[in-house]
Amino acid sequence: MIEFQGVTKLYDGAPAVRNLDLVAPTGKLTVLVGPSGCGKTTSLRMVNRLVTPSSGTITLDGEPTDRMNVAQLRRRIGYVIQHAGLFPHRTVAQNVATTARLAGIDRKTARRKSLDLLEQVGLSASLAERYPWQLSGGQQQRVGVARALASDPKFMLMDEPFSAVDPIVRGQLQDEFLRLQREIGKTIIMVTHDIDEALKLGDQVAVMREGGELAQVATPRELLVRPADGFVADFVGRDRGYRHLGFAPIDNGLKLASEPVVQLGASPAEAAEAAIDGWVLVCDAAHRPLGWTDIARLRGPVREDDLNLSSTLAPMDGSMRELLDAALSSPSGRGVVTNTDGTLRGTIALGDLGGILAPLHRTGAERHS
Ligand SMILES: Nc1ncnc2c1ncn2[C@@H]1O[C@H](COP(=O)(O)OP(=O)(O)OP(=O)(O)O)[C@@H](O)[C@H]1O
Repeated sequence: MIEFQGVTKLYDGAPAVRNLDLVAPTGKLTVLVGPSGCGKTTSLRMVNRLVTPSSGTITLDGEPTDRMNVAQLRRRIGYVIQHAGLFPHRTVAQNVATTARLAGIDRKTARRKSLDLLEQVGLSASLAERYPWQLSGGQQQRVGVARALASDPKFMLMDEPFSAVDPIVRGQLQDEFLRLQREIGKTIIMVTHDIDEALKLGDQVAVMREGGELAQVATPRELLVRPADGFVADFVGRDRGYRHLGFAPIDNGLKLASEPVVQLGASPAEAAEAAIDGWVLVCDAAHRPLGWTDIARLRGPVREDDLNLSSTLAPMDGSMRELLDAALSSPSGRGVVTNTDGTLRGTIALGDLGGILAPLHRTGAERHS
């Protein structure tokens, strides 16, 4: 557990962080989020004493950090920063091994550990002898994470770890990191200015406002359903009513229609027979959905070119947001739901979703009353 108790940091008399009380629970990921200049990075850097608090106490598992030896303190805490901050003249493997060596691990074990860690963060061993400049931004960030993990720290501080890469790579890195964190269960504080990232990754999210004040600490779902004040509501975003569906699982008992399907190569007559309201769902031989076809446009047997690929699929173990999106994005107005193995489970008409979403809305209203 990392705990801030009444922590303030003043720069030239002005507060960068004001009287911060916050607990980052053991094994959980706490995200600090807020507008530029609200004191996120300053808060993070006070934990490993890159910045000295003006007043207040920070403890690691109950032990005040200001009484610890700084070098030992930093070895106990993995630190990942934007742009990875790798040593440019050391290879990838050396970059990772350096942290392990600092933690007192012998050279051979450190080398083996670094190769294991690279694999754990999704990098192939063939990259180990490259230099940082020979890697993509996303690969560099992965090395940064591997390096922070090399001393097997119980605590991790991550400052905008995924922000220097494009949105698609960022999404992949976030997914991989969530998977990794489920295995390693570190006590993490992460800083981001991106509310979507905070809501996706955080077990709890601490929203800070300008002047270095904590506005609210809550789970992502609570933040969306019950923002503490207008500032948090604004920061979380106008579409929070829709986004909170991302935390509501699809009910296992959800009633789906069984959708007639055809395969590629089906004749126009077969497609017309299976179609409902002019649209037919095309699946592969394993019953996995490929796309919808508009039978009015068919000029012969169904080909790949005839598939409308605009719709998203909602996996049964997904969220209500995915279910709603599947229905909204479907040209037929019927959302496609799949089993966890990707095979078709059934469809749900957009018009039938209202009744399914209504109880979720009531939950929100009850929470406010
Ligand atoms: N070394 C410093 N000297 C003086 N003022 C500083 C120093 N470091 C930060 N500040 C000020 O403290 C406030 C908080 O800065 P901090 O970097 O913690 O914000 P942040 O929330 O991480 O912002 P960003 O999202 O833009 O990185 C800002 O007003 C900043 O200008």
